[in-house]
Amino acid sequence: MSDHDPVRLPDGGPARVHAQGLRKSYAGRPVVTDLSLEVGAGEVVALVGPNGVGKTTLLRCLLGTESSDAGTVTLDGAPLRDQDPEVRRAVCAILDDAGFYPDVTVLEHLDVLARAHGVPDPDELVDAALAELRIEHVADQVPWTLSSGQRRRLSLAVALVRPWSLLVLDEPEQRLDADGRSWLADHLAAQAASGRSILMASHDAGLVSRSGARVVELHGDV
Ligand SMILES: Nc1ncnc2c1ncn2[C@@H]1O[C@H](COP(=O)(O)OP(=O)(O)OP(=O)(O)O)[C@@H](O)[C@H]1O
Repeated sequence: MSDHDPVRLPDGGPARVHAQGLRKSYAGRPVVTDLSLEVGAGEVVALVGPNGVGKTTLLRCLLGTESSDAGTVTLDGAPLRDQDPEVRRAVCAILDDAGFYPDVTVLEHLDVLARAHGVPDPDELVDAALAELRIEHVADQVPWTLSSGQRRRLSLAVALVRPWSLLVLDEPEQRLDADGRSWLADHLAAQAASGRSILMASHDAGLVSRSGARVVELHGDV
């Protein structure tokens, strides 16, 4: 997406995620049934499967933003609890484009995040992320004035201005143009090559293959 040198992310260190025996039902209807999953350090794992099969639910159960009926999730062997500050630092989750303040500009969102995570050289990092995602020209706009694709790019830029070891993405290809999808695939592959872990749900076969993801197919009977 960018002609610039790739952004050098603050290092979050390697991470290994292990989920065992996860179950989740809504109103007695099983959505996730006894699912076990591992994401190793340096790995991209893609959850694939039809609409409604349970990919988002599984991601939310893994992150702890949705309570599971049963099962365990560990990050580097310790229980993954979303309220644990170390987990919050290690895990970057981009599940939708809704989490923006209406009156805070694109640049300010990224700047606040970079500073909250105490990264060195936040100004430089934010400028590089804006350039990498090609949203520098809208840096002074507030999120609701962005196009839907620009808002998606802002969501993805979040992962470029803060440290993480595990990146969790829900259909990150949504609303990206062809160049954006190519950039994303290459970016994920490069992040995995540097030892980070990525877990995503995706309907984009091109993104899945180009990022080098290991595919985990959900069938609804897992
Ligand atoms: N809060 C909820 N209450 C009741 N049912 C829910 C809830 N959240 C999800 N479901 C149901 O759980 C099932 C799985 O939904 P989920 O969003 O996990 O699917 P998905 O595989 O991510 O689908 P898509 O590819 O369409 O994004 C669906 O049948 C959905 O209607």
